Amino acid sequence: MSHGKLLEVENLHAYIGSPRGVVKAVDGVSFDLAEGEALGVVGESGSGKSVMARAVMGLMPARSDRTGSVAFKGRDLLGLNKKQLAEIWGKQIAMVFQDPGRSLNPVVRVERQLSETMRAHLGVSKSEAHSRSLTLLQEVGVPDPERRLRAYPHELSGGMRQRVMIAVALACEPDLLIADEPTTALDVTIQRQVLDLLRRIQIERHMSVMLISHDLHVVAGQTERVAVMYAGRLAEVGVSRQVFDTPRHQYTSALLAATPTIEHTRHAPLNVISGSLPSPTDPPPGCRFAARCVAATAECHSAQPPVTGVGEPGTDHSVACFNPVTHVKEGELVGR
Ligand SMILES: Nc1ncnc2c1ncn2[C@@H]1O[C@H](COP(=O)(O)OP(=O)(O)OP(=O)(O)O)[C@@H](O)[C@H]1O
Repeated sequence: MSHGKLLEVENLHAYIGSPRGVVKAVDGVSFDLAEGEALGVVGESGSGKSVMARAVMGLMPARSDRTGSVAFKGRDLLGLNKKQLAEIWGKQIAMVFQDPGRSLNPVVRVERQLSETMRAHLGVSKSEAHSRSLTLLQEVGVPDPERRLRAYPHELSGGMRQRVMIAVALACEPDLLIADEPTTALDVTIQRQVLDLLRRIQIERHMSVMLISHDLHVVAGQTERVAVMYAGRLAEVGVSRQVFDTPRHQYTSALLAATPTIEHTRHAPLNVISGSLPSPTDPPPGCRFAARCVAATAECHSAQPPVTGVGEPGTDHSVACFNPVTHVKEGELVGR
């Protein structure tokens, strides 16, 4: 099993022109993703997760600018033209969105959506595409796949549509699957099933996954590592379990306290983080979370905290915070 880097993102910026000014949606983000690894990207609505994922793929809106570097298998995607990118999309990097309506064509039967992708990218015959489609639907847990292949998307339930969308994304055996809030539109039980399914397929296929969510509770159990985004920047990156159990950034800690567990989504009182995201067109000069942070000092308001390694050497846990949260463990203080 190889543990090479599949994706290396370095100092990525994605700025978008808008009537309110230039939106600094992604403002200096660096992380990497190993082969076969799942990385969760977590943060509040508006923190820049979707724009970051699209910037990685080269899907940028009009009047936007992208700088930095995005190396996929060592090749810088930022330098590629549309045609070269099109060869990578859907084949080596596939994306699953929140709303299947945006990816599945409502007037085309499931079979054609699956087989056209395969025939275009893999060059397989019609009958080969048919049998592969059946196997894929089985793999994503769609019962009675022969019948489902003949269905139109609207004839399927939300959970089934989402499974079909995952099957379409997997049809070309991508090395990287980017799943942007893939289960938000589904009810809690189905959400869990679809996420479990994604995790199983990721491990079985040794595929890399970037799983975007606003919910750290959900993501922590489904990924090896997690990156917490706040206002266009990375607040904290590390092994999911460690970030979840011992969050070091004040924002991560507040986010965990504010998000009820998936089982309690409907019932638990929400302990919200007071305040709101800073202006994306005119962000403050210091730490972007400072105005909402319980531990902010004068330094936090004037200087940007650098991303610094925390915890034991080799634990791959880093945080951009001048006053990280400390955790007492077995009588010991976890130092910086
Ligand atoms: N096409 C666009 N034009 C202008 N601004 C945009 C555009 N797309 C996104 N933005 C802005 O970029 C910032 C980041 O948005 P983004 O959608 O990446 O956040 P997010 O973390 O994915 O949120 P959500 O969880 O709601 O999808 C926001 O301020 C948003 O308003």
